[in-house]
Amino acid sequence: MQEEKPNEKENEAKKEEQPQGKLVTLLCPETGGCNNTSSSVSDEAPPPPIVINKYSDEQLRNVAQRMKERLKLYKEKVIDQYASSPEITPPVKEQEKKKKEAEQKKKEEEEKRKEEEKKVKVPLKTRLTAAYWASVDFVMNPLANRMDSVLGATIDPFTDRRYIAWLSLVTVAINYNTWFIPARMCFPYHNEFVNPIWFTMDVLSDVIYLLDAIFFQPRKQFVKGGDIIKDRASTTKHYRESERLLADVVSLLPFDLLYLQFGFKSGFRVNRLLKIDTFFEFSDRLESILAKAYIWRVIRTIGYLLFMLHLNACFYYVASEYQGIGGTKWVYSGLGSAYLRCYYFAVRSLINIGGLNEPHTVFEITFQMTNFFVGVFVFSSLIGQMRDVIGAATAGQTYFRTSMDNTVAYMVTNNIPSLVQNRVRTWYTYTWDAQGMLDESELLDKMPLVMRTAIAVDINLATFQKIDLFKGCDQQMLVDMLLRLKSIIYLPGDFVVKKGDIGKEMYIIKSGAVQVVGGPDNSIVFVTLKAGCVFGEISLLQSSKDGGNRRTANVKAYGFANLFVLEKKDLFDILIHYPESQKVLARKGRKLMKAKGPAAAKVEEEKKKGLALFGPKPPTPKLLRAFGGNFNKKMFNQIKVTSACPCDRPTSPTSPTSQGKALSVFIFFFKIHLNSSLIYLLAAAKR
Ligand SMILES: Nc1nc2c(ncn2[C@@H]2O[C@@H]3COP(=O)(O)O[C@H]3[C@H]2O)c(=O)[nH]1
Repeated sequence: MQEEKPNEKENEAKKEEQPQGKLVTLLCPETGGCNNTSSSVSDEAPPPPIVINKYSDEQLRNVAQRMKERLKLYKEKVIDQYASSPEITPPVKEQEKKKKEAEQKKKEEEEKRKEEEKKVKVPLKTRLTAAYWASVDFVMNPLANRMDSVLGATIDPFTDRRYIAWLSLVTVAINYNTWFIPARMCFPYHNEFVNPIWFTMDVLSDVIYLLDAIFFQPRKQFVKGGDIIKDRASTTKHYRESERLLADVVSLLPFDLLYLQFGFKSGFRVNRLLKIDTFFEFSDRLESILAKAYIWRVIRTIGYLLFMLHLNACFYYVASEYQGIGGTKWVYSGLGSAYLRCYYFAVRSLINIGGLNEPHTVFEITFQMTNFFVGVFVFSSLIGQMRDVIGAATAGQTYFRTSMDNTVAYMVTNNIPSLVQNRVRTWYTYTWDAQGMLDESELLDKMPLVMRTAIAVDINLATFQKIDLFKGCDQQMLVDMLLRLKSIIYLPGDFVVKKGDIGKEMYIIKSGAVQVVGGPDNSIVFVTLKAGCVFGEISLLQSSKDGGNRRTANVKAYGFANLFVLEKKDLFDILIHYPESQKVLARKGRKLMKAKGPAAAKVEEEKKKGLALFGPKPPTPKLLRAFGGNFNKKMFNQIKVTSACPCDRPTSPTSPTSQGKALSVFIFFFKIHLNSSLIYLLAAAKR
């Protein structure tokens, strides 16, 4: 029994050791535990794992596995910090930067590839053209860049006055060539004496052509797909690809060098006429900037007529030379100034005046007949064009005359009193003189809203901003109002508004003046309102309840009054969109009503009653009334003025000036004097 004990002890010790060995194996599964530990446990082969608790065993294995993976991950991160760590990937900007770089690289590669492809495909002609322009750029660019400081990188051909001034110079050069080349070709105008002058003029005109082609045309802005292209490279390219360049280049080809071979002949310069497009461009630009464009149109049409005659004179001289100068009666005789006589022939022949020598030969008859035909068809159409131009220039005047004549005829037919007829005539004449048209709105109606706004803002916004009534209102509301205004002219003494009428519009004085009048025969002038003042607003801003929308006073024109009318409907249409401004105007409307409305008038009356401290004034004695009672009242009424103007209203011309005050003081003392004289007389009579 005793021998068995040590065995039992050994077994127990082994049993106790086994779980420890298992734990070590689990922690170091590859080695079957840590080397040190294993050696300490046993030097022999590791014992097979003993599973005591399946679940904890599994858990421990998982923990060990995860630790292993983590170790691996950390190792990777030492090499690449972002690998498998999306939570710490670099900020988006950096990613985008990388993306862009990659895209850029791709693009560059693509472009390189394309260029290489092009090199293979581009035809020789195109490559030569490109090389040509590159060399032109090389020579011209330094020069052109210097001009940038003067002309700017590009030019707006529609508005730049410097460009239009330059075009006028080019037009002179073109006209020189157009008129003189045919004349020099036909008439014997070349000789040793004048040739140097011709040559100098030719060179000058060529220099102008050249400067235009180098400095001005490539700078011209143009419109592409609705966009104004202002980039210099694009404008240059646009010019180089245009037909204009072709015309410019051909017109500048120096055929003049043939002088060396064939002598000094202006026929070699015919290609200069190809620049004629620039003349038409100048004409259009000039028309667009002139206030009276029709004057230029008339000049241009006269120019065309004269040029036709000029050409005909040249042909006639050539025909005469062909026939032999002075050879027949029909041809130029060779006497006097050749040009003048030929021009005279052309005038008589083309305008079909006649009175010329009869043609005899077939050539002469053919020439003369051709002249007559050209005269009938071309010349008459040019004269018709002239009539149209002048007609268009005076169209406004014609419209005014027709309107006035029709109105007068209507009034005569309907037996309208001559007083009214005269007023109507005066209105027509004054309106025409004042604004050069009968209805301004007709003209503006055709324009796009943005243009109308620009014009209205430019003309009237400043005036509107100064009006007290509109102070504190939205600026945009004022602009909206400007667009709805209608202009109207009143004659001297015309009533613009009448007390008690329903207020349907308010007025702003554009020019002239109006007077707020009252009294039994409207002889009392309460206030005179001048340009920039508003009236008629009180009834407009009140509701129709209790007759608030009735006019509170009479207003009549003082002299010719040019007014803007704003209708109530328009004002309220606008105010819907501006509730804040609506509140401001309503508040001001109430204030005005309190200050000037019927209630104010009542208070005024009551005040007057309250003033009668000494009881009712005794009636003026009959004798005194006969003397001056009425006279005094009238005088006093005329000088009494109540000034209560909503805007900065100027004082009335009849306001109580120092003169008026002196007069009233004088009348007061004069009255006392008369009264005392009367009392004295009565007392004397009693005695
Ligand atoms: N009642 C009154 N109206 C004035 C005065 N001064 C100017 N007005 C203008 O005269 C206008 C007459 O018509 P409204 O009543 O519509 O609006 C009035 C005012 O705009 C004044 O002192 N009293």
